[in-house]
Amino acid sequence: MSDTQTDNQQNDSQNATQHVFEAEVAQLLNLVTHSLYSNSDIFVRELVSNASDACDKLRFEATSDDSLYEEDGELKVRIDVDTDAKTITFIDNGIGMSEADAIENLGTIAKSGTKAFLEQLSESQKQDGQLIGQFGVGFYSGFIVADTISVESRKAGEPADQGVRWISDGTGKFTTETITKDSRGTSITLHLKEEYTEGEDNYLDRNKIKSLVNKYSDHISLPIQMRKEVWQEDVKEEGDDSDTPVGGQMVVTDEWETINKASALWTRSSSEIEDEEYTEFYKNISYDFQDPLAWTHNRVEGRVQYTQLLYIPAKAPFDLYAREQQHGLKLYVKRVFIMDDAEQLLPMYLRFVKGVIDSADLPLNVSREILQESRDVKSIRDGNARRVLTLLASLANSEDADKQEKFKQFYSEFGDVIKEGLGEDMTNQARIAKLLRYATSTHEGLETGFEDYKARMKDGQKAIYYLTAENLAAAKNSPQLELFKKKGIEVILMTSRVDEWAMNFLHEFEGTPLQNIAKGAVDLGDLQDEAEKEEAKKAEENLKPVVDKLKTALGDRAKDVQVSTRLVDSPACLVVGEGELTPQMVQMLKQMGQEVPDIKPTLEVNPNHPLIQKLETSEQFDDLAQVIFDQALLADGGQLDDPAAYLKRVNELLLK
Ligand SMILES: Nc1ncnc2c1ncn2[C@@H]1O[C@H](COP(=O)(O)OP(=O)(O)OP(=O)(O)O)[C@@H](O)[C@H]1O
Repeated sequence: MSDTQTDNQQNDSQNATQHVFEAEVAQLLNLVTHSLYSNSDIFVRELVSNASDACDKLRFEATSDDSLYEEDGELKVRIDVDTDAKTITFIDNGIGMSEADAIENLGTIAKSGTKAFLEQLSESQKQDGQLIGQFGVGFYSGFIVADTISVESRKAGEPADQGVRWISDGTGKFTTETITKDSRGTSITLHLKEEYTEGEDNYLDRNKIKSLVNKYSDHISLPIQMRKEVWQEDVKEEGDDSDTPVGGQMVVTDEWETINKASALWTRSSSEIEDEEYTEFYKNISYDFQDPLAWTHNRVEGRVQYTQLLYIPAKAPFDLYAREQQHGLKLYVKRVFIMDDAEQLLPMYLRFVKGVIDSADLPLNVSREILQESRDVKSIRDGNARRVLTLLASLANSEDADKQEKFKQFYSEFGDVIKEGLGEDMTNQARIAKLLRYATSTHEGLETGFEDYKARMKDGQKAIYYLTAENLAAAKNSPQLELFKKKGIEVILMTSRVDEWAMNFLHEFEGTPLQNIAKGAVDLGDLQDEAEKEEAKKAEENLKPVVDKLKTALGDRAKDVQVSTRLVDSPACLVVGEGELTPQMVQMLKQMGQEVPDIKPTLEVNPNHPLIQKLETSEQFDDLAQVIFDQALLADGGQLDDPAAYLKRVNELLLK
């Protein structure tokens, strides 16, 4: 033992070993105490939830070895308040911890996502309690209110003398020692900081603790008990004849009483559950401080029977796009907790959904591997996806302004993620497509769906036109858009990075083809009249010598050179074939470090533009040809392979 220890309790023991917290834990503890003080209540929820998890784990292990119950099969959580010692203790008879477990579980952060999150946080984000709370501070939340935490635990199935005592003041170190503990499970004692023992934040007030348990942990399916308090009348001393009224007081007895309803929320009928209960349950399982945006709760009967309670969060988590992002669904089998993050229960593009699935059919010893192959699980996953999409559609299509607002909020947080579903979930592709919203060349906000667009289509218009670009400004100024603007045809402007990839999978919407206006030939069908077609044909013939010369000058930079019908103001633009990657997509893939096939675009030139007309007689034909090509590439959001050469040419041309 180190002789530098100052804590009395630690000095009491001669056998304790001192340990240093993993660097990330020390950092997390610092954040917890500095950012979460205004949410100090959450320690009750976190510690009760850990105690309940520990009981769930025991129940699960005991399905294959019921001797682990040690003849104490009544799992419960107890909260004991000691006003003299100024402590509050959370006691469970769950799975318990060995000394090695305690060192590992309470001294390190197991989740790599949490570590990555900590590294990413900026200084100002570190002050943001909402953000910190988002990933679950769990056990460490105790240090918001306690200056010392002492944990005593004994693992189920281990002998009584293999207990552990873990103590820390939450600064940088903790000690552990072996103790004898007759009862299985864990008791966690918080030595409250002075400011939490009086006034508004007095956690020694039993009623306060009770109301917090009711608020946060009512859904916990185990009994949560506190010591019973009874009213005791003061009895007059014998012979006391004075008129002094006899008072009375509440006294704490040795008896325990259950203070929660102890019924898993999702097992109750939705008509009996208040919105607040749903909201609190969500906060419990998601570590989100904010209310969820919406939820759906159903008992599904049929070949596979299960209960689904699915929530849509109001805000995207920080790691929405991280590969190892945790999934939010907890799996229960007949109310027995089986696992967190059951990723097989939802398709990837709905990974932000949180909630609970309770299956009546899956075996209790189901593993992740079994889940992967199970037909029942597939059917649950399909059912979940359908439900979430139905819920979203009900928000999107509602007449109710509040719901519409919710859908907008949902879309700004998760719109890009559900687009992944176009490629991932062919069965629901049409339902997903209905939820998508974009800006268009005539409506700027992110609010036009394909249905809205179709309703506004011009007479004779046969396709839904869209354009992908880096951002809205680039889309609006794209040369590809010129003809459409001139003719007053609305074009959907897609500016998210996933759009082009996602649109590869969506070729039509309710029978109307979707056409990327930067790909293939523009075919405006009936929207172009005969005179225009005739004119275009003539222009093509007239410009043939220039076009041929351009082909030679550009060599293998361009697959082809053609006279354009889509340009009005710009001299040229690049187009790629149907099914080929646009320059932005090529660039995005390159940035992601992917090998990209060498795609040659076609250069389209505007026969009416003075620069193109000037080409015919230009003495600097080759330089001008290269500059026109480079400019078309730039306008399309592409990048020049040799910017210096481009500048040199432009400068020389300017000097002429
Ligand atoms: N009452 C308890 N009984 C047994 N083990 C516990 C108990 N409390 C905490 N632990 C162990 O300590 C670990 C860390 O707890 P902590 O609350 O920090 O994180 P967590 O519960 O794993 O994650 P989260 O709180 O984000 O769900 C737990 O995973 C568990 O192994």
